[in-house]
Amino acid sequence: MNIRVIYHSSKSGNTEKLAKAIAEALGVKAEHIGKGSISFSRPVDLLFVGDGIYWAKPHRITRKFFKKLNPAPIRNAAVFATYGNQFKIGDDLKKLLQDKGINVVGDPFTCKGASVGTKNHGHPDETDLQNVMAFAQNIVALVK
Ligand SMILES: Cc1cc2nc3c(=O)[nH]c(=O)nc-3n(C[C@H](O)[C@H](O)[C@H](O)COP(=O)(O)O)c2cc1C
Repeated sequence: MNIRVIYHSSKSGNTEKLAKAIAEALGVKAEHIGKGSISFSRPVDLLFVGDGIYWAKPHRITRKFFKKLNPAPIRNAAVFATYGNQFKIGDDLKKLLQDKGINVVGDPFTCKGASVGTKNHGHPDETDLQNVMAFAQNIVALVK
């Protein structure tokens, strides 16, 4: 199965921690949207997509990436995200992909991310990382 993990993460690196945990659990690499080129030269059975939430939206870089993307090679996707207090980012990302015609499997995984003005200090923590790894394995089982 061709599995890819792509994500956007800002300086705080919260979503990157989830992306790397998923990548480790599945034995693939995590690719940062906007750093280096991401292309899909062969069909992707399962694309994990992650982001934080910035001013109540997925990041501009993520939105731009999906605006330009040809969805044809993406057979399935799953969503993960971190937030200050708006866990709706999971559903927002899911909708972004569905609006491109991409099949999104399962519910989004979301967890708190440390950010100014919240009590999220220390998140994602070890439990969050264990949970996201289990989420990834469950999604893979759904697609198999
Ligand atoms: C510029 C900026 C804007 C943010 N806006 C929101 C917001 O509208 N809603 C929210 O719940 N969290 C907001 N946050 C918190 C981030 O979504 C949270 O810290 C997330 O974990 C960031 O992920 P990252 O470290 O991977 O970039 C914001 C953070 C930053 C830096």
